[in-house]
Amino acid sequence: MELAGLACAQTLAKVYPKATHSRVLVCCGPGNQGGDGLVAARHLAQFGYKPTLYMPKPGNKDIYKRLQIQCNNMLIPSLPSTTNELSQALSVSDVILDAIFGFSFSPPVRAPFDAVLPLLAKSGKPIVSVDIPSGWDVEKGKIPFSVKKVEGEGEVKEEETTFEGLEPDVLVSLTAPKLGARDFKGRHFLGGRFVPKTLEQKHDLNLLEYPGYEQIVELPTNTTQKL
Ligand SMILES: NC(=O)C1=CN([C@@H]2O[C@H](COP(=O)(O)OP(=O)(O)OC[C@H]3O[C@@H](n4cnc5c(N)ncnc54)[C@H](O)[C@@H]3O)[C@@H](O)[C@H]2O)[C@H](O)CC1
Repeated sequence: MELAGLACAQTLAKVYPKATHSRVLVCCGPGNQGGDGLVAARHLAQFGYKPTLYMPKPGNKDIYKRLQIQCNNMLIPSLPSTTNELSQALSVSDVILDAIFGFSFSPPVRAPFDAVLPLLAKSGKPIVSVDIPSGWDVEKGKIPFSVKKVEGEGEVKEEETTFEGLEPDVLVSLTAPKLGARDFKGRHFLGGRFVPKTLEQKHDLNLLEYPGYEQIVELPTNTTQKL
């Protein structure tokens, strides 16, 4: 989680310099990816950014609580969970770090995130997503999963399925790009430099080489990187 969060912070800093994008809204989900977001917020603050945390449903694991305490001790502000507060915060943010759902997302989006994702999506602010964009299936990518039934006089008039995931500008895949990321068309980075060569070779991961001491590496556009 520490190296993953650092990779997220370095990716955001590389694409969005603090001179123009210092105000980062770090949106954290309840799982380990939310933990990545808390770690990233801490590193961004160390880099001189002004992160604000938004955790509409904080995780209940001990590690999550300890990461929250670290952010509190660094005086990183945390928003109340209401969507009014989120809308207000979005209006004064420069960039969003999406650390809401990772590979354990299973559709459809449940409350409170069903109100959160659309607000992020229509905010007009650049989004950096962690591991897999929130609302995407880790293997199938952007699949419609929300079925809205329009009913009149007690009968179903029509059904519509909508895709309610995010469309980020930047994605930082952890360890290796996920199958669901093959549809992603923005700037794609690999982070989480913690896979030993032996494991990489054993699982034929075919990962990009990290330059020097970097914790992230950008995938060539339209990469056919073996997922
Ligand atoms: N790849 C790596 O080496 C590392 C990945 N990390 C990050 O951890 C996540 C996977 O963590 P996990 O806790 O298994 O899953 P999520 O973070 O995706 O948590 C999901 C969270 O959300 C809830 N949930 C699931 N579906 C829904 C839904 N439809 N509506 C509402 N809520 C939902 C679920 O109950 C969970 O609580 C991985 O992607 C990486 O980002 C490690 O941190 C570092 C190494």
